[in-house]
Amino acid sequence: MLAVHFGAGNIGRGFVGTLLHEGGYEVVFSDVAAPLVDALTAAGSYTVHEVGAGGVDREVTNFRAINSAENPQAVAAEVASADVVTTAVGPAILKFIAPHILAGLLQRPAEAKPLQVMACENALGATDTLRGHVQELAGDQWEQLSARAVFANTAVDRIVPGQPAAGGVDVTVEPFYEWAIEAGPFGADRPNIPGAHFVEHLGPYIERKLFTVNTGHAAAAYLGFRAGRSKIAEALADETVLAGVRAALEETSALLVAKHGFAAEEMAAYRETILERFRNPELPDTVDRVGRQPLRKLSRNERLVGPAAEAEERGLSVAGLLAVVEAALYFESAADEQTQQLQKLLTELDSDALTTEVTGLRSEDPLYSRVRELVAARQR
Ligand SMILES: NC(=O)c1ccc[n+]([C@@H]2O[C@H](COP(=O)([O-])OP(=O)(O)OC[C@H]3O[C@@H](n4cnc5c(N)ncnc54)[C@H](O)[C@@H]3O)[C@@H](O)[C@H]2O)c1
Ligand SMILES: O=P(O)(O)OC[C@@H](O)[C@@H](O)[C@H](O)[C@H](O)CO
Repeated sequence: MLAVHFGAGNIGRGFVGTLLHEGGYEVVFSDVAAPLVDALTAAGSYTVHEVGAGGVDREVTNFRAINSAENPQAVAAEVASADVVTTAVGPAILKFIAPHILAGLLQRPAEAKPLQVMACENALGATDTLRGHVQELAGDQWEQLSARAVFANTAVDRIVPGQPAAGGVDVTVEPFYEWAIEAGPFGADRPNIPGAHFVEHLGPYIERKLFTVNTGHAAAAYLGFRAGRSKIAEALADETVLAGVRAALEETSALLVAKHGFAAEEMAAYRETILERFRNPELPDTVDRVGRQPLRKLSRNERLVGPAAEAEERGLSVAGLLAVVEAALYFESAADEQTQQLQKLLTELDSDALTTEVTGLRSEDPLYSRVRELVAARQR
């Protein structure tokens, strides 16, 4: 069995590639970072170090690596004969993966089993987005090609911090993981991924994950930054930051209970487990990584404005979420391009234009004026 995985970064090596390997797939990592591709090729195997309670070391072997920028033909040939394609590149990069999938599908024999495609990004409907890009590129050819692939949305959860260069291609991760996958597209022929669970409706799972793990994480990063913390575990040790994270998560839990019918006690336990994961003292995770790309994180369907807009429409409390949105407006991280862009926009646009452009809220949205007030206060 062959799996092509796009994006050999933190989660690509530390989670998706690991589980595909353990499921019996030969994994072809495809990435555009030449030093990473070369290092993977030279290494031939790597170790996933699970740190924290119950963690073990896992060895990943039986993989190859291809530079998709230098050798797109080789990538297409692998996709043409693969069983599975996964991605972990970031939602904005999916459009650059689509040409490789299309090229592979064009070469794939019509009688072959459909390619199973799963985008493993922190975003709602990421695989649908990827399929949309492939379909758009294919144009009239899509009718003939569409039967050659099935596309399933997924929700992946494992904290994989940035890796120190000195560690080579080994990866340090937390022991916890969860991978929920839409079952419907596969019928009886599901990919073999140990520990993954297949669900009929992914919506509640991805929203629970994105609006709890990632909302809580963003709260820890943005409130932590304002409190002068640089590590996520340190941010959680600050009582004021912790109270702010809890406030935001109580609001998203209330929304998830109202919207999807999760039990309130189940959500309370889920929140506590997540806070424990964030506190893992052996996980070297940073405010810089978790707060990265604030423009994405402040956008309409993302972890802050998404749940806050829905909660406001339902008359639920949003003060905790708005405190995180406010803190995000102050976030700075030297290496992060979106951070610089946000700070520039704050000086160039008035509060109405900035609120619309960054959060996607419209003036008629109930949340709009509250966010605009925060923006205006930041600009004074
Ligand atoms: N790190 C985590 O804890 C975690 C957990 C769950 C989900 N995710 C999601 O996984 C995705 C990747 O996150 P990450 O932390 O691994 O980031 P990362 O930056 O470590 O990895 C991304 C990789 O994609 C590669 N890449 C960029 N453009 C590419 C292209 N055109 N073709 C192929 N590869 C390309 C980069 O070179 C890099 O190696 C994001 O959507 C993130 O939200 C991350
Ligand atoms: O990857 P991002 O930038 O969407 O979010 C940063 C972190 O919250 C995220 O990577 C988590 O570590 C991960 O989603 C845990 O499953």
